[in-house]
This record gives sequence, structure tokens and C-alpha cells, in this order.
Amino acid sequence: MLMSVGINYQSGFANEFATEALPGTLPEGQNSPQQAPHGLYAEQLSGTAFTTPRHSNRRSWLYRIRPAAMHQPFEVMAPGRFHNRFNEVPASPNQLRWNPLPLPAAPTDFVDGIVTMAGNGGAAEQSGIGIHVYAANRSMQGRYFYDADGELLIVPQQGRLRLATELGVIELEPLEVAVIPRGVRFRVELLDDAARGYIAENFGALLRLPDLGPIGSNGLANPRDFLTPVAAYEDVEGDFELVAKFQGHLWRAKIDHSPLDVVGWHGNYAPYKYDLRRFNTIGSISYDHPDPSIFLVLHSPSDTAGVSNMDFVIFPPRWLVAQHTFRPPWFHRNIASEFMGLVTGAYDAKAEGFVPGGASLHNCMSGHGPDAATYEKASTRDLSWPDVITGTMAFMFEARRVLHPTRQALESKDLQGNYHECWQGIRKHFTGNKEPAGL
Ligand SMILES: O=C(O)Cc1cc(O)ccc1O
Ligand SMILES: [Fe+2]
Repeated sequence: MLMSVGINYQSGFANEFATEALPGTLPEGQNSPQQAPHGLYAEQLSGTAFTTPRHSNRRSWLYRIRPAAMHQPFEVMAPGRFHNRFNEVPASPNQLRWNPLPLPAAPTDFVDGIVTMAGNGGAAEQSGIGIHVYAANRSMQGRYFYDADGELLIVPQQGRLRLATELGVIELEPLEVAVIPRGVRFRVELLDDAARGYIAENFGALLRLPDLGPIGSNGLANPRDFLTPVAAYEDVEGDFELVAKFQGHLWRAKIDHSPLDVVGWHGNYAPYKYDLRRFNTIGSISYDHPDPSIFLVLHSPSDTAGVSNMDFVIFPPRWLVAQHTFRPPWFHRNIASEFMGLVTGAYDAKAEGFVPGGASLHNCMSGHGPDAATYEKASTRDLSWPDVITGTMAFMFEARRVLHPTRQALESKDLQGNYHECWQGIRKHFTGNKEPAGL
């Protein structure tokens, strides 16, 4: 147990936080005194280049019982289901959909329970995204993990998690999400019998809140709803294991103490959580379904203005009131590639088959949109009433680059072989001339 009295959070997105579990931990007026208070070691953790412009520069100063350097050498682990091999099989233009990853039968912790589904780029390129699902049935025991390749956006679908991190404790439940920055060491404890969810591993620029343009100074995800834990630490020795994800591989090292030994810290590079129910959803109050960019929670910008390395988009409960229009998502083909998940409820573009815990992938230029049943219903609906969409939360990890499914994702028994059939029942309604006109 990390020593902490209750769970406490500091509010705001990437603020300059300062927090200490023991009074007098943070040095006054400087970061690195000759000896830090309480006999602690001062250590900087930087998440952006030292010279990154101030508005996007991220780093924190940690005051810890032992420096992070203290562990035995790492050894590479045998390849498993959590990896970044995105070139094993040709990327597919097919519409793909999976059933939920089954809960494990054997004891499986969070790290062992991660299965890579798709991705692009990688840690070496410092751009792209790894998309994973996880299913676990026990807490990490005597084991700690950090990811040097990317920050982890964790989207639980089932089961509450306790993320005991170097910088404090986050308790997470479905409909909340958490971000663990690159390098931050943590242990995942299960607060329920089983846990399942999704992970985006962001190899690119750190996730940030989008600009709001004409929306103004409020709306979508509001900064004050992002919560960063207060400092908490454990001071324990034992035969422990530190697992690192480094350049697509997992490595393990022996460590004789808990690395969650940060007694106080200050800075703006820290884990945080966000409750998706706080999202201020904005939509059309006149006609036509807008682009899903209005549902953007966080994004990782790329080097091209306006084009994200990855977007995290949600489809929360909302009222659809637009008139003389087709209210659900239209048929479309996009330059971006879209991996979708469902935390709870039903998604308004799919009558059935897309179930909580499941996933779908629609790659660059692959045609998709409402299934036949949804089209028939929404195209004939009485629009004098609003569609009140309740009890749902779908989301999308959207990427500028094609999402390459992994071999294990394409060979999985959970891949739905008949997904394309949801569009086969779409009827021809054409009422015009049968003769070709103009071609
Ligand atoms: O494919 C999807 O369901 C995601 C999506 C939703 C939407 O409202 C508009 C475009 C889009 O890609
Ligand atoms: Fe789409």
C-alpha cells in the first residue's frame, strides 16, 4: 500500500503542481540543494526536450528515498502479446471488428494482460500510436512497470483500477480515463475481480487539450476537471521486479526496494485522470451531423498544423435535435484511420455487433458508417422529437497514419468474420433514370 491518507487530487491540466507527503520535503527556492530535505535524493524527470518552448515544456522534480538508477541490469524478456510490431502482416483495408478480449483463466496481471491490436510508427520515430486492449484478474505483485516508448492513455471498460504511481495514486473506474506519462513507474492493483479496457500508447508529442477556436474559452474537456494525484510513497524493501518497455520490447530488472518512493514532487509532468462524464458535448442545433472533431478530448499534435498524430475522441450521451437531416454518423471515407471502442451502452451508428469491450478498425479510405438497420431507422424517423442518447460511451483513437493490425489481432478468434455483412442489407432506393447519365 502506498502511504496516503485517502486519495487526493490536484485540479488542472499540466499545471505547475507542488505536493509533499511529508511536510518540508520540497526544497525552498531551488531544485537541487547540496542535500535534499529529509535525506531524500533530488531527481529530475523530463518529458519534453530541455529547450522545448515554455508553453509545451514538461518536467517534474522528484524527491525520493533512492534514485531511480538503483536496480540490477535489465534483461530482455521473451516476446509476448504486448509489442510494437506493426509490420508483421499487410495492413488491411477491410472493415474489422472484434468481440471483447476474454477475461483470463490463469492469474494475469495488468502488464501480462496487455494484447497489442494495431498501431503505427514507434518509439524510435517518436511518432505514431500503439493500440492495445487488456484483460487482467489480479494485481501486480512485487512488480512495477514503466513505458519509455510512449505515454499510456488507459480507458477502463470493466473493473476499477488503482494506479499506484511514483507521483501518487489514481483510482480509476470505467467512464474515467488516465494518462501515465513516459517513464513514470507504477503498479496496477485491481479493485474488482477482473479488469478489462483499452490503451493508447502515444509515441508522439504529449497529449494536450485542443484549441477551441470559435467555441470560445469553455467547453469540450475543461482543464479543471483533470486530476493529478498528490504525492504518496511506500518505503519497503524486498525481491521485486521492474519491467520496462523500451523500443518495443519488455525488459526486466531485479530491484530490492519499491521504486514508488517519491515523498514529494513539483512540476507539470505527472499522471492525471479525467472523468468522461464531465465532457461538455457540443453538437448541431440546426441541421446536419458535424465532423467528430467536436468530440475531441485530447490530442497529440504532429509536425503538421491541424493534423494530429493521434486524437482521443468520445461519443458521450447527448441529444440529437437537428432537423431535416440524417442524425447518426453519415457514410464516409476518411484520410484518418479510426480504431473505436465501447465502454458501455450502444453506439448510435451500429444497431448490433459493436458491444461493450469490443473494438472496430476502419482504416484510411475504407468505407463505413451506419449499418443497414441504423440507416433504415434514422432515414425515416420522425424528427419532431429529439433523439435522447443515454447510457453510452464510445470512443475513438484516431490516427493520421494507417493503423496496422497485428498478426495476433487478425488471427484472433474474437475477430468477427461477418462484420462486412452489416452493410450488405443496405437497399437500393434510387428512383432516377436507369440509363447511364453522363458517364
Ligand atoms: O466511424 C465512426 O463511427 C466515427 C465517426 C463518427 C462521426 O460522427 C463522424 C465520422 C466518424 O468517422
Ligand atoms: Fe468513421
